[in-house]
Amino acid sequence: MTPNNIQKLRPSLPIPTEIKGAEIGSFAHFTVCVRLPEIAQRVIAENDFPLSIEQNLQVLIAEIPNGKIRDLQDVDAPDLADWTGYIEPYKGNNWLEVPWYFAEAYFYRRILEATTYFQVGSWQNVDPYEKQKRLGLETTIDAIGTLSEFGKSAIASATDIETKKNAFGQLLSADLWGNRVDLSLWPILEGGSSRVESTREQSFILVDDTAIIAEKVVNFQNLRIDFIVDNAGFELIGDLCLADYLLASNLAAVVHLHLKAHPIFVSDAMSKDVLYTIEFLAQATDVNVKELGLRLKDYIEQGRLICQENLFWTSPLAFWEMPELLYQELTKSSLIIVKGDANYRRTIGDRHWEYTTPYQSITSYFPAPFVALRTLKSEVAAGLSTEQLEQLPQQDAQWLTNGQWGVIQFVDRHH
Ligand SMILES: O=P(O)(O)OC[C@H]1O[C@](O)(CO)[C@@H](O)[C@@H]1O
Repeated sequence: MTPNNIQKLRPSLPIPTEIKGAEIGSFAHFTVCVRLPEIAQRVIAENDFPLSIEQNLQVLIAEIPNGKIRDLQDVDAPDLADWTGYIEPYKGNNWLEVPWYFAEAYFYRRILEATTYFQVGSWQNVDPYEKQKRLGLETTIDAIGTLSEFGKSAIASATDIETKKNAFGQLLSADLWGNRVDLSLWPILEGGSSRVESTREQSFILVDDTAIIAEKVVNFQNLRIDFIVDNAGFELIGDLCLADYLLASNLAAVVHLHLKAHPIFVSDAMSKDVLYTIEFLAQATDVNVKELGLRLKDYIEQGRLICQENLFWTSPLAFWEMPELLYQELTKSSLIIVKGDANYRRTIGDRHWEYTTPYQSITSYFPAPFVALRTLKSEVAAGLSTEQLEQLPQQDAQWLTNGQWGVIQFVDRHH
């Protein structure tokens, strides 16, 4: 398909209503009323802000959930005009009346307004979650060592097709479970790192398309692969190890990492977090970790590993509302790896789909073949069976939100 005749698509099925915090008893309601104010309190506790910024944050906290959604006030911000448009339909609503995803994206954007992130001064471009992000790396160093060692041996033994499939599958699985470590849910200081456990927990994967993807990927020769990245910290290490494997074995000629243009959802990765992480690895004493860091530095220098930021990734929009240019850019990819819960919610518009609706039918609008690697942390799902929906609540009452269950869902090109 050439750029001129690309048609931006939408889900082909009737689109259900959006999830809202107003749904009493839902995880969305709990998030807006309890989690968001707690996250803002933690931002105050972890930074040495002057009184004026602390007061801004206290005002924000006091607004949730009954205050009114208002325009942003940071006049120099590059996304101000975009946000004026996003806010328009919801101005004057309270935080529970608006779509949940909008409420969360708006909250994280209001944190940046409060901390003067876009204003000239000493707090300009200061990431309010920096401390958490760094701890996310430092406290998982043992797991990073294990994964780097595995990655190195996978590259060395990638000679025949079956070995390649197996190694790719294991790195994909490690990359999925890295998504358990999410600082917006489990702050590192409260034991987040203990969730880095075994990299292979097959029985907790509710939909597993690994074999189909592996079959496809091991036949790649120097193609382009993209990641729509989620969290910095250990999850990013999983992305980087997978990227390393794809590049070292020439399955991919180039890997594009799509990153957030500013801080959001506490731990979400920006380009500067990728560069910091690679430097952190390259400085490690563990030889496998160090070598991984040095290989990644080389890929960056050779233009084989490319960091790309786009303001769309921090917007409150569904993925089918992606800007045309970004959509066209992604059509160049042979495979897109979509990471995490928030990105998954956006692939299906964070709406009340029946959990048995085929994921492929909702996401057929996507610009390229993709695989969603997501641990479940919110009450949206697609592609599950009726048997699973009967059994899971008996097995684990919190299965939709506790991040212990995952999916590896592949969607091939439909158009
Ligand atoms: O890092 P991830 O996997 O996107 O998880 C973050 C998401 O999980 C939640 O914490 C619960 O859905 C949201 O607040 C956010 O959507």
